[in-house]
Amino acid sequence: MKVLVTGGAGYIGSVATEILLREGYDVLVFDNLQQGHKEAVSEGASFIEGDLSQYEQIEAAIAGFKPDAVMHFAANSLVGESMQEPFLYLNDNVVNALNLLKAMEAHGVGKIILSSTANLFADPLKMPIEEDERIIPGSPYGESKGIIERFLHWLSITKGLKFACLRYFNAAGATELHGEDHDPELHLIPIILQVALGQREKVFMFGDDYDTPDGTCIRDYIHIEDLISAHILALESLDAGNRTYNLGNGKGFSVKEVIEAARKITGHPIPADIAPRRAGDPATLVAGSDKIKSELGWNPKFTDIESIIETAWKWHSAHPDGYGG
Ligand SMILES: NC(=O)c1ccc[n+]([C@@H]2O[C@H](COP(=O)([O-])OP(=O)(O)OC[C@H]3O[C@@H](n4cnc5c(N)ncnc54)[C@H](O)[C@@H]3O)[C@@H](O)[C@H]2O)c1
Ligand SMILES: O=c1ccn([C@@H]2O[C@H](COP(=O)(O)OP(=O)(O)O[C@H]3O[C@H](CO)[C@@H](O)[C@H](O)[C@H]3O)[C@@H](O)[C@H]2O)c(=O)[nH]1
Repeated sequence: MKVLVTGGAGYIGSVATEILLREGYDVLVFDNLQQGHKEAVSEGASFIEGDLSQYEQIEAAIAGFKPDAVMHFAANSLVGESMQEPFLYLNDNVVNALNLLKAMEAHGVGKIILSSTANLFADPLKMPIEEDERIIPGSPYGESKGIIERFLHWLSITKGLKFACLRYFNAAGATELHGEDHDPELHLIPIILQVALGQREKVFMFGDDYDTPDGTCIRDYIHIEDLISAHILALESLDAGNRTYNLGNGKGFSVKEVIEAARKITGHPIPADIAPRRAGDPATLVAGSDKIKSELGWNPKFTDIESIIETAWKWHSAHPDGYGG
């Protein structure tokens, strides 16, 4: 099967490409390298440097490769940035997805897996958060993903598109070959590990006055290999119907707990200070993922925060300058 991976030079997309190739899929990566790295694209995948905002570029890529399915990772994806720069999200994420969907439609590509987000759930009625939770996006970023989910719904009804919306909670960890390398780095775990590597003095914890046991935000960290195994299960099940799943470990860890776990693994004291809250951050996000477990037999391998951080620490220690090193 041929799979087009948009954003395949980025953090999660590079791991998707690695695992798809290992499982025998033929992969084309389409990425504009605004955040991604050419070096992160596995050997064995084809690569096109292109921008989804340019319809002709994605249309030509699809016309040439003729994929059976698309995994759509390419997006602006920062909750905090979206509160400062809403049009990058409400315009760009949405228009770029539409360009992709139009090009797929033009060439009869009928299957897509969307990277959606836990940021759809800013005010959940129940924890852990299940698929039937009410959708109240926490930021323009979350809103943009919710809008794209609705596009898929309508294209399925009108054009027979088959889709899976996978709402990831916090992707974390690394494989031996691929890890997280953003510039600037704004995600919690790589920032903590940069402190352990002596590249930063300290980590700032955004808010300690949330309604959580230790006052810092609680998130559900899911290892990227487990995330991608869910993508492949979803892809292979699309003929039997569309899918919407929340993907996490079902366990929440506070910012303080994540830092403490990293101290144990790295042996570094990792100094941490309190800073103001970051706009757009809900207090607690923990996934209920029983639906994908029971429907598709998904079985995540990394269930505790230490083992996830350990894989990231291994990658960051081996690549202290990321893909540039
Ligand atoms: N990291 C997480 O915890 C997380 C959680 C939930 C959802 N997601 C979603 O997963 C996806 C991947 O996230 P990530 O953490 O790997 O991000 P990332 O920034 O590492 O990867 C995104 C990739 O898309 C590329 N890209 C962006 N805009 C593009 C465009 N217009 N045309 C072509 N390529 C473009 C970037 O260069 C980058 O390589 C995103 O859609 C994100 O919203 C991520
Ligand atoms: O220097 C930092 C960075 C982050 N945090 C906190 O750590 C938690 C995790 O933050 P981060 O690693 O930036 O991830 P999120 O903002 O939770 O967002 C990720 O997880 C979302 C789903 O929950 C996805 O949709 C996003 O794309 C992805 O970036 C949050 O409570 C942040 O406030 C800090 O306290 N200090």
